[in-house]
Amino acid sequence: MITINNASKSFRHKQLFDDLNFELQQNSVTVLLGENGAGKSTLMNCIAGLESFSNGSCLIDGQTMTMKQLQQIIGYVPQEIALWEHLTVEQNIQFFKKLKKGSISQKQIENYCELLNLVDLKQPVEQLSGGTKRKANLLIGILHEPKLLILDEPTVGIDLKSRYDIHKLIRHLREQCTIFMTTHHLDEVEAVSDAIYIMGKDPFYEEVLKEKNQPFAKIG
Ligand SMILES: Nc1ncnc2c1ncn2[C@@H]1O[C@H](COP(=O)(O)OP(=O)(O)OP(=O)(O)O)[C@@H](O)[C@H]1O
Repeated sequence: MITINNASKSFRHKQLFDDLNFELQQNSVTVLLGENGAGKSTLMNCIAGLESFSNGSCLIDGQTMTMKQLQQIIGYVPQEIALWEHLTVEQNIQFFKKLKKGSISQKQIENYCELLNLVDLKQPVEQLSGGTKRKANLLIGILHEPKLLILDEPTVGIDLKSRYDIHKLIRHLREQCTIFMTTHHLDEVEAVSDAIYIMGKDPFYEEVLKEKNQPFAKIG
């Protein structure tokens, strides 16, 4: 279980969030909602160890982790596509697999590709559709088989079919890890979430979820 205690983040003249307290349950998908600028990506960066909380802590199974431990435990898939554009998907997989020192089997990679419907493995990334790039970006993030997977808008800007494939993989991954993700798509919330958290000032998200009778927790 992941526990966030009294977490706050401020920049020079700006308090982005304050005194956040929440948990992420094992083998579940928690979706984080909030308006643009609410601080979702910053919160995820802090949990992933890419930024520091100004105050507070993130405990994994009750323990504080070192940077090295976090790198082994966490898979972080950013909003931006983080692939080598001139390499094929297959070459990207081999490159990142070595970098992450993962022991994932070829069979497991094929299994993920099948779930994702990711078939253009021999094409350079620069020639791929946005949806295929997103699928490959996600695959790279799980090559070390993380215990906690953080997905920052994993289906932003892609068509419904590719989103459907990514939802399928997310539901499959829930069996083996804890997933924390953001989205701006309400249908995605319905497709994958076990728990919903809301942060930010805009009451829109609370109102919509109440209308839909969907349980949620406001965390900040
Ligand atoms: N290093 C920084 N210094 C100052 N302000 C920052 C810094 N990093 C982020 N911010 C500001 O914090 C705010 C929250 O950004 P963040 O990307 O976390 O929001 P978000 O909820 O993920 O938004 P979106 O839905 O658009 O992705 C933004 O106004 C951003 O400009």
